[in-house]
Amino acid sequence: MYKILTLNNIALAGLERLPRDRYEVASEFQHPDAILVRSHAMHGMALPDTLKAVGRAGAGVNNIPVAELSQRGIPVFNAPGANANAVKELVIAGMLLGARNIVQSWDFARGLEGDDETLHRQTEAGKKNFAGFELPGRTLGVVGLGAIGVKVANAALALGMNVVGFDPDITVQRAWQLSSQVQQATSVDDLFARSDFITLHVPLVEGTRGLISAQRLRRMREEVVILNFSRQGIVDDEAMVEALDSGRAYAYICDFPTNLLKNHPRVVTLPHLGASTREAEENCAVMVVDQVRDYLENGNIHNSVNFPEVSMPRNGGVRLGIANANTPNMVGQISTALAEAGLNIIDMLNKSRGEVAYTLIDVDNEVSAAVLERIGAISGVLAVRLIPGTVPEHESEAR
Ligand SMILES: NC(=O)c1ccc[n+]([C@@H]2O[C@H](COP(=O)([O-])OP(=O)(O)OC[C@H]3O[C@@H](n4cnc5c(N)ncnc54)[C@H](O)[C@@H]3O)[C@@H](O)[C@H]2O)c1
Ligand SMILES: O=C(O)CC[C@@H](O)C(=O)O
Repeated sequence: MYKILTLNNIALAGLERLPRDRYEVASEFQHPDAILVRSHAMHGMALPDTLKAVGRAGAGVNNIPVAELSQRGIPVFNAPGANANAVKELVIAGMLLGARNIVQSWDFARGLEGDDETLHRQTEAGKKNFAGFELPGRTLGVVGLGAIGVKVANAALALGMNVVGFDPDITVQRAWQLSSQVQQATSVDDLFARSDFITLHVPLVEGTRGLISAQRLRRMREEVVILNFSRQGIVDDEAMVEALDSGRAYAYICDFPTNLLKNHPRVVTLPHLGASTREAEENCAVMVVDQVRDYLENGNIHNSVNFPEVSMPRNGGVRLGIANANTPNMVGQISTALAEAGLNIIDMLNKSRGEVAYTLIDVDNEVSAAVLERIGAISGVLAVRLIPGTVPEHESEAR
């Protein structure tokens, strides 16, 4: 049986794809084969020796110790695009919340007291404080044109906005999806200078931490509205509050409440709701469960954030999955070990990504524990796994 540890609630639609005769799923396990996680902070967590894969039912992986897992030869999977529509819808809502002062005016309306005639008088006297502005003709700057950024950009065009985007590493797939009406900024600063609304759709990494800083806020357009549905840390919250207090920025809409932000009159904070729709939760769970299952059962890798794409059909034979450092002569040493054990290679695929390489090998006969051990002992081999054609009764791996 494969043991799957869940660190967050994972939608049933995904978990149901793990056959009960082959998988045990629980929120507590000593020796899991795989972990399914959403936003649970895994940094600092002791990683069990039995762990073979981590599946993130979502996009961002900043809560996962990806570098440490790579060093141990463990792929991390995510669900690219599976929650993008949910986030896009909330970003569009966020632009309207900001432009029309919806939260502030709703608070005002809820605070009204007296009979209905009094409320009517107060309403008509008070509404001038919440007058806003419309979206058509304004410019939205989209930083990060990945799964979410592209959807937001295209939707904003449909609302009559001008859209300018920046992503130095946009993929061909996303470029095809992006409307040709989206203008290209030459840099983040160029985008900031041209935008009335700025929305962030980049991962939190060292290069994006503090992307919106005091210095940059000073150079933005008057009354800019900033939306952060990416991650806390990409915007310098103190600088943001200063810009709002000075009247330079108009509103800040974000998905990450802090004590500094949550009661500020020009800030709307939502409780990390971007991906919280039934559809997005199910899409993410289904995608990531299928990927983790294909890895456990066949050694195939699809949508990993730290390993290459590797997929080989099962043609019979006995399969080995080997993660190793991306250095010369690894495949040579592995195939020598197999040949010296009298094993013939039926099929093989080797791919690399950055410092990590991964090899799938089908051989014509049973692989002994001694051979696994020998391959595991090759300098640079990170993990070796015998991938049974059927479900394993016992552990059969060497590291
Ligand atoms: N609020 C939520 O619930 C929620 C939900 C989903 C995703 N997110 C966050 O949104 C982020 C983006 O999600 P996605 O699905 O669009 O991811 P994605 O990987 O499809 O897109 C990210 C894009 O950002 C680009 N990028 C990276 N660094 C950049 C930089 N410095 N400048 C410009 N572009 C840069 C990449 O090239 C990529 O195209 C995630 O990493 C996650 O942190 C939040
Ligand atoms: O799982 C969630 O609810 C949030 C997910 C979101 O932050 C993501 O990065 O996909």
